[in-house]
Amino acid sequence: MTTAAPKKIEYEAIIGLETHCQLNTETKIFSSESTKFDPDNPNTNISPICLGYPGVLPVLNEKVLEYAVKAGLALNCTIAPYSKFDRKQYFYPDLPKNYQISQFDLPIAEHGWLEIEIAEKPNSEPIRKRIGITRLHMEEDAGKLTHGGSDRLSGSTYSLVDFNRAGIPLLEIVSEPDLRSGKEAAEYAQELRRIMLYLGISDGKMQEGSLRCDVNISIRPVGQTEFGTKVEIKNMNSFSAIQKAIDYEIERQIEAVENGEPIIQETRLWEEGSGRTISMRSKEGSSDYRYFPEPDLPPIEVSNTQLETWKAELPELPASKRHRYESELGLSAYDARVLTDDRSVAEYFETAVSGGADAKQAANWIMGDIAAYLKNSGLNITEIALKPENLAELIQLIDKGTISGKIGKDILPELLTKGGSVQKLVESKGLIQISDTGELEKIIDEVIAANPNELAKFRSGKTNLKGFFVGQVMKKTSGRADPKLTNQLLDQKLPG
Ligand SMILES: Nc1ncnc2c1ncn2[C@@H]1O[C@H](COP(=O)(O)OP(=O)(O)OP(=O)(O)O)[C@@H](O)[C@H]1O
Ligand SMILES: [Mg+2]
Ligand SMILES: [Mg+2]
Repeated sequence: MTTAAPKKIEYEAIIGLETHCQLNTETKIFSSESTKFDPDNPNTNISPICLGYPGVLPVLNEKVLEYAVKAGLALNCTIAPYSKFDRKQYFYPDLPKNYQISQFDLPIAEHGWLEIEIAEKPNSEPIRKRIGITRLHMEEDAGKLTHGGSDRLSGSTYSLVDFNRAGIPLLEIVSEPDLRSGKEAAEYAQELRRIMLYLGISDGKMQEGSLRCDVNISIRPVGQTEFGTKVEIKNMNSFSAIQKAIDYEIERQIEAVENGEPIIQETRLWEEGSGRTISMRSKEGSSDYRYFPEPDLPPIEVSNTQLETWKAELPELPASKRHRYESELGLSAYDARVLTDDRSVAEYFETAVSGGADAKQAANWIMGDIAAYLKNSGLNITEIALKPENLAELIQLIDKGTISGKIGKDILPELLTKGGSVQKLVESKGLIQISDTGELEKIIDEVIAANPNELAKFRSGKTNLKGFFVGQVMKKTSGRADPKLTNQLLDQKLPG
């Protein structure tokens, strides 16, 4: 009898994200203080409402509802015509009311999806995948605690609390457990951020905490239908951290299971320095929150008029642009992805194309020289002097052969900083390409006559000296000679 070695079990990861997205309204969700990010002046944008004084009444900021509905629509959700706020109780010093006003069983939006695009390498054909959105709801943010203070005389320790953030409007967006890797999760978070930025409802600044993700991860043997026990990693604030933390956590869980150790349902923290997750606390069940309907706020009703108005105000979203750039403009998936990453870049590109620019060439200029200039100057594409209409003009002048591609590149720096008509610039600088056969022939004859030694060598077999002659013609014309015609004429004249 032979004993086969135990077959190695293959595991797959199941991942779902809860994302908190800070809305960029002027004022807080239930009161009129400013939402300005001002960590240097703690407790300046506060009022009895966000401090939870007894007897004060919250009033919903209409903008928050508008933004929540727009986000819900952009995420292909069903918008609830009737929803409500609930109190989520927990005791923590950053929440003076001892409850957070949130939404529980009737969120404003449910059952949506967003599309992620995963490419193995930049130029490989991407895999597209729909990630389900379970729900989207509105809630207030809590204050911010700073721990670790200690009094020198008494030796006692203390924490400081800043309530400027208390009452800032948040959207909490919960995904279905449809993600399977750190890379997919990071792409999901990026697409979510992109959508919020396209909608103009959040600044999306992860370093400032405007977008924070809680990541839920479990593993199971491939083929098993039930989910394993999930572990939550809280408050991830960069895409690379999301990816690294998940990849680490998947390995950690597989190793634990292989060693016969149980996976504990808990909250863990990502330690950037050590590249590990560490246990923070065991997870409280949702019943601990003792949710009940918020008695101080009326139910939320979204009328058909509101819904239609807000729907009509939605911009074209990144996924739709990506598909359209590929199917209608013939761009690669990679180009489409890069151009649509930032809405203002996509709009610049589209204006150039409607101004008559070839789509692929406009893409090349924007993703090449213009992107490099934006990176070096720190400018946004809307701030540069070269308007998209003039980029279209530049591309067309090169297409028609009025100027060479080389001259186009040479004048770009001036166009980027000074702008204006490209036609006028090339005329005033005398940069129009020489494509008249007679005129070019004369110049070539002069160049040949001035270099008898090279000509002799060429004729005795060193034909690669043709490049030398092309160079001389370009030098003599300051790059204005039509390269194709120059080559043709040299091919006729050099052999004698
Ligand atoms: N077994 C699982 N493995 C991985 N992710 C899961 C699993 N079960 C649920 N999730 C994901 O976890 C996220 C949160 O799930 P859910 O709201 O059910 O619980 P919760 O984290 O306890 O809630 P809360 O954080 O509001 O207290 C969702 O994104 C969901 O897709
Ligand atoms: Mg959670
Ligand atoms: Mg929440």
